[in-house]
Formats: sequence, C-alpha cells, structure tokens
Amino acid sequence: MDALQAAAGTGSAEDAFRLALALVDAQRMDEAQRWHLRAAEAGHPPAQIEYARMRLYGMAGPVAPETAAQWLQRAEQAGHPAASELLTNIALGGAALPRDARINERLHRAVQADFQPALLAAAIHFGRKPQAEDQALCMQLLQRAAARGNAVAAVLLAERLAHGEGCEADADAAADLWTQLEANGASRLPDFTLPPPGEPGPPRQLALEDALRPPQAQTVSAMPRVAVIDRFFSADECRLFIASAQPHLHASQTADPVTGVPYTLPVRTSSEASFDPVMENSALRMAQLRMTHAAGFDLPNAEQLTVLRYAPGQQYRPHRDYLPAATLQMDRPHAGNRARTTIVYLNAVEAGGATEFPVPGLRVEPMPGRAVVFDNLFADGRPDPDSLHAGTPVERGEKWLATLWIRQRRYRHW
Ligand SMILES: O=C(O)CCC(=O)C(=O)O
Ligand SMILES: [Fe+2]
Repeated sequence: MDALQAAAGTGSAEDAFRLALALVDAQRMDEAQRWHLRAAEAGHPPAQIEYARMRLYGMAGPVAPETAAQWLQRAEQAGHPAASELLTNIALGGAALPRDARINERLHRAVQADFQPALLAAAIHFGRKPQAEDQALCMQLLQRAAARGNAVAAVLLAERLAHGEGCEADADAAADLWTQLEANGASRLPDFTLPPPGEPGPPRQLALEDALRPPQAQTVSAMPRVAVIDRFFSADECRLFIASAQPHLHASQTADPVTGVPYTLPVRTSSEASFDPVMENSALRMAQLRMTHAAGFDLPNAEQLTVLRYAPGQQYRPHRDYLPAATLQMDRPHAGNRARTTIVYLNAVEAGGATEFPVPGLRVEPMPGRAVVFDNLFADGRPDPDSLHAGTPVERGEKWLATLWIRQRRYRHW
C-alpha cells in the first residue's frame, strides 16, 4: 500500500487507479473513491466506471445515480462495454436516465463487445420469443456468455440442453456442463420445462420494450384485487432468479412489528435471498421492471427483490404485506407503504404450496412462470386487512418464488 501510495502521489492515472482498487480491498472506501475520481478526471475509463459504481451503490457517501451516469457516458464514449451495460441498468429504472431507445442500442453494443451480463440479458430476451431463429440466437448468446465464464448463463444453457428447449435435447452435453458447474460450487436446479411465452415483435431484433407487454392478467378476486398472469416468466427467467439467489440463501427473518428488529420466527419458515443493488444486472432488472409494470407501478417503487425457497413442511403463515408503522419508519417512510405485491412462482411444486387468500376464499396453485399480483392497501392508501394471505405448506418437492413488494412512491434511487 505504501508503494502504491507513493506512486499514485506523483504518477499516472493508472497508478491512481491501482491505489484506489487496493483501498477498496482494504475497505477504505472514502479514500478509494477520491483516488478513483482523480484517475477518472485524468481520463482513465476503468476508473470512471469504478467511480460511477461507487456512486451508484453509495459505497462512500450518498447514492448519486446522475453523477454515476455522467462518468459512465464518458467511459462508454471510450468504448467500454461495462459502461454501456451499467447505463442500461440505470435507464431501465427510468429515474436517473430516460427509459428510451438508447437502452437497446447500449445493450446491443455491449453484446457486440461480448460483455457477459449483456450476453445473458440478450439471450433471455430472445429466449422469450417463440420463433426458431430467436431460440437459436438465445442458445448462441448463452454459449458465448458461458464460454466467457458466466455461470448463470451456463446453468441456463445446461437446462435448455437437458430439456431440449430451443435445441435438440442433449443429455450428455447437459451432464458435462453440470459436472463443471458443480465443481465450481453451483447447485442443481429444480427440474421443470416451459414453452417460451410467445413474445410479440419481429424476430432477431433486440427490443426490450417487447417484454413489457406481458400476457393478459386474469382477475380472480375483486376485493381485495388479485390477478393471475400465466407464463409471465420464461423458463430462463425462472432459472435466472433461482441460480442468482442460490449462493445467497439464508433462513428467512421477519421484522418485529414494534421494534423493527429482524428475528427468525415460525411465520416464515423458508430460506430467502434479497437482491442487493450490487447484485443487479440488466437481465434481473428487466424482469423486475415487468413485475412492477404488471402491478401498475414503475421499477423504482419496488423494494429489493426477494427469492424464497420452501422445503417440504415449510410455509409462510397468514400475514399481510403492508408494514406496521414502526417498521415503516425504519425503512424509507417517504416511499409510503407496500401498495401491491407481485409474486412469481419459479418452479413446479410436486404437491402443496398454494397461495391462499382466506377472506375471498381464494387458492392460487403454483405453476412455473405464473405471476400473482395483489393489492395490500385500499385505493385511498389505508391498509386493507382483507389482503391476508399465506403460502401453504409444501408437501413434496421444493417451492421457489420471487417476491416484489411495491411501495406507493419511489423507494429505490434508480
Ligand atoms: O409463498 C407464497 O405463496 C406467498 C408469499 C408471500 O406472501 C410473500 O412473499 O409476501
Ligand atoms: Fe405476503
């Protein structure tokens, strides 16, 4: 560190950048951010990207997505695909950058530069389309991302090969991939298959907005309002969320309604993982944008997405998703309460695990890719106690679920 500091004091932008990276490793975030800024100002694109990331995630001081976007645009002009992918992520939120046609251009540019997260996002996009040429393109993009070391893309590829989705089934190729994946710490996925959702739009054209027109919602209860949307996620998207959550799973906790302190309690006996902003990528954000749109809100209103995994016997006892006043005070009260919830079942449960709404007497069976959208508040914003619901015990197999709790007003910075 001393040598790096001495070099950076008088040296090049590259020296400043190297010092900043070492300071991040040493958890000295304020100093790291200052040195990244110095290198960024001296025209060092990787430092511009790292400085932007620190501002985007608020690693040393307040979150500043507009500042981050300015630096990323400079790095993008210098031809760095990581900057284009991050700008795509910011623009998908529509808060700090407009959600316009540049999203597709940027993702396209990052795909052409073989940037892994962009390859994954584009693969999933084409994989939602039923045409054979889009399915073939999806397979090619997954292969490219996997070849560059993207483990999630390799998981998606292995499952497509195992099930013959968008390709001839090839059990040997799937088994080979899984052998490599398991050697690198990946866990097996629940076994299910789904046809592509049948997204509209011309083939072979990258147009993320196509994915914002999900299939028709079916209203299954008027009071409280509950709607079901089948084939809302593709098989790839279900697997994306499971594979992204797997390394981060821990026993679920619930906040004490009086003190707000989290604790483990039998209300929710599942395991779960919440997606920190640092974990986000354009594929995950695209799917979450669709989840908020289906609920009539925009992405920044959503809390961090949570993936839940229930083993046999595990359940989420009857509860309401809106937050008691004390808990709300502790977590961005300016965003208001949880107006709506969008859940998506991510696999096929062998038996049990239905979502139950006892007041309207409703039971929704889990089906992979099926979304359920429901109101937690009355139209005037008061909590609706009739929104009571439960995840009934899983009897056989596992149940995987993505949950997005959506606030009345903006919750996320971007
Ligand atoms: O597991 C379920 O079906 C319900 C999940 C739920 O209520 C929630 O995530 O808030
Ligand atoms: Fe709930």
